[in-house]
Amino acid sequence: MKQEGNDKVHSILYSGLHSVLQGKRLIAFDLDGTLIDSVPDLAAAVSRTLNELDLDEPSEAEVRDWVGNGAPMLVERALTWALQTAPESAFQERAFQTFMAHYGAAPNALTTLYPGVRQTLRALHDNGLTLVLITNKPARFIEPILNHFELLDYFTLCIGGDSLSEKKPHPLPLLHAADTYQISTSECVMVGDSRHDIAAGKTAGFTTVALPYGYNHGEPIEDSHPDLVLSSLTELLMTVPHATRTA
Ligand SMILES: O=C(O)COP(=O)(O)O
Ligand SMILES: [Mg+2]
Repeated sequence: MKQEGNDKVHSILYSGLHSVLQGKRLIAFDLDGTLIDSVPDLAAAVSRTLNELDLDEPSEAEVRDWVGNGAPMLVERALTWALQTAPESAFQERAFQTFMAHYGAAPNALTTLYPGVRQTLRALHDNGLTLVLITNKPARFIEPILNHFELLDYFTLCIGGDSLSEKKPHPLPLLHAADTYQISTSECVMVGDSRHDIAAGKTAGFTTVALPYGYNHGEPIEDSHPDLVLSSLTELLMTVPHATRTA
């Protein structure tokens, strides 16, 4: 199993939860760009797909800006870039199936957890909060990835981009999660890296928390006016003043 980038953070003492979580009962987390840095594997699958179709392969930086609206849109953006025009639907469908096969074969080869993810989820879970995962990634990839990083047990509900009739930025997946647990949306928080997370959260009536290190089509997340921008997930936890590192 992969190690988190910042193991030292394990030894920081946490005293409680950030004030933005006061009175909250449910936290919805985005996946790509929030919990995991998945672009290396997404870019590899896109490159293999285009290569198989005899098209030019994009750089990882290009793919990073195409992530956020789910796999069909990622493939459409890649084909439009390679063909310099919108793809025909039969060709796009073939490319999509090829991408799904390549990504499904290696969703965790190069993907890493962002620092502090595991201990933050554990602390929030131990504090009795209901944690749900709401991603635009196709649902079939959620379990293999969360299992690989041993995070699946923290989430009581996982919703993918193809689980419901709408995906983020539509509020439906968020409203579905709140409704599942009969929790008022004013007691819910959406944590994500892209404008789609923030837009869905605002429309649903969730408090919105943004991380600036993920994938937001190359734009600053502040432009989406989230309620709070953190630099790392561990900031959802309050550290004891003058906390000492024991390792
Ligand atoms: O699959 C995508 O396009 C993005 O997925 P996310 O919603 O977890 O960021
Ligand atoms: Mg994301």
